[in-house]
Amino acid sequence: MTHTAAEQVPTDAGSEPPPPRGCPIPAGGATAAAALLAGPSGLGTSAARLLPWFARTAGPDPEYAAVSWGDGTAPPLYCPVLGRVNDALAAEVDERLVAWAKDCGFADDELKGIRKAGFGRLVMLAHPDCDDPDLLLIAAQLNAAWWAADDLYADSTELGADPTALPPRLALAMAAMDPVPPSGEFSGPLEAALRGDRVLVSLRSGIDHLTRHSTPAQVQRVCYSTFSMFVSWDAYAAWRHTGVYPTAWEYLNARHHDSFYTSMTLVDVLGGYELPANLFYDPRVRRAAFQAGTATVLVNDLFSVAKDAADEVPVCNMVLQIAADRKCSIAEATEATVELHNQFVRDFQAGHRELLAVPSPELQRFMRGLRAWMAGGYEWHATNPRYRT
Ligand SMILES: CC(C)=CCC/C(C)=C(/C)COP(=O)(O)OP(=O)(O)O
Repeated sequence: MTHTAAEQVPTDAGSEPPPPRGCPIPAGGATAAAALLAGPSGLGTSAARLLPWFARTAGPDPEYAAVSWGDGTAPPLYCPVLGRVNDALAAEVDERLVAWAKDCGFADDELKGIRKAGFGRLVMLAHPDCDDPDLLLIAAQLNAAWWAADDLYADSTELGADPTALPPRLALAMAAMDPVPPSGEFSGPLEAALRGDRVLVSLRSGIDHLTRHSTPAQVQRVCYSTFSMFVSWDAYAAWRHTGVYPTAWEYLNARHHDSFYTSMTLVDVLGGYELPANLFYDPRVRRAAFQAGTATVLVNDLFSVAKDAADEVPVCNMVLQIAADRKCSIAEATEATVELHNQFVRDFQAGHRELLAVPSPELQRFMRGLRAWMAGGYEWHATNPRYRT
């Protein structure tokens, strides 16, 4: 399933190339150029028109391609091209990850699940500018801990997820990641709670490891993006508990904060540099990072439909919410979700082009890192046994 530029559906139809990397876009021209490049957009654009459209207008950008996915019946996903595959590096990170998870207190069957998920492989694919297994381990640990919290606290009824227990559990998760000050007699029971739950131990340990390799600003952006994600989990819990499920727009609004944006906050840490906070939080950069995070999480929804629908209390999922709203088939809702995904990727691509004018090597590297994360995220989902039905 690995997609390289050579293997993917070509998107080059001979139109004008995008500006070269690092070439400033003339003042005032970027928006107009991007608007011209944007072509017909909007969520109603039919997938049938999609491929010819961006082939005509986006020009030959060798960093992107349309990939056939799943059983090949749904429209292609427009994705960045994968940067590297290094199976030996992935295996090394996965070995270290499983040993660490055992120390955190995960049971044998859970360790098997963590090995099978291949979070080491995920981070090897998603962070191609990092060859250091110890740095990659930070991302593997945090992604594994986030997924453990998501599965065990939020999503999987079979594994003990309980919507009414979720908010207090997440309040403890925040304390595990972002230590609260000593609070007299109240600190002892908190510490016991933080040590007594493998999910909390893993979150705390992952952040400790991150802290040894990053700045306070980098640590706090990881924490606070996680806490925003937790608010979305609380929204899903309310919807599932009451049985009043969200419309697609309500779900998507929550999903923007519950996305791989959180994972992408680690891009520069693993790259061994720091994107300064005022660039990280620049609205144009934040929008691009959200587009990248949400696009990748829509890939997750596309691959998770069967798993999410199968829970005794169905998990919210963009395909399922669209199907419910429009009373349409899963195939039609899948097509709409692919279209939405592809629009986010094209919007990211256009925003990236505009940001090429900013003379910051860290920003340019970070933007390429976001793009690489989308490519690695797609590849991991497409090849992962977790999402095979
Ligand atoms: C940042 C991170 C890895 C958080 C975990 C939650 C998240 C953003 C997911 C992608 C999980 O979403 P979901 O629960 O739909 O994922 P699965 O389908 O269960 O893999």
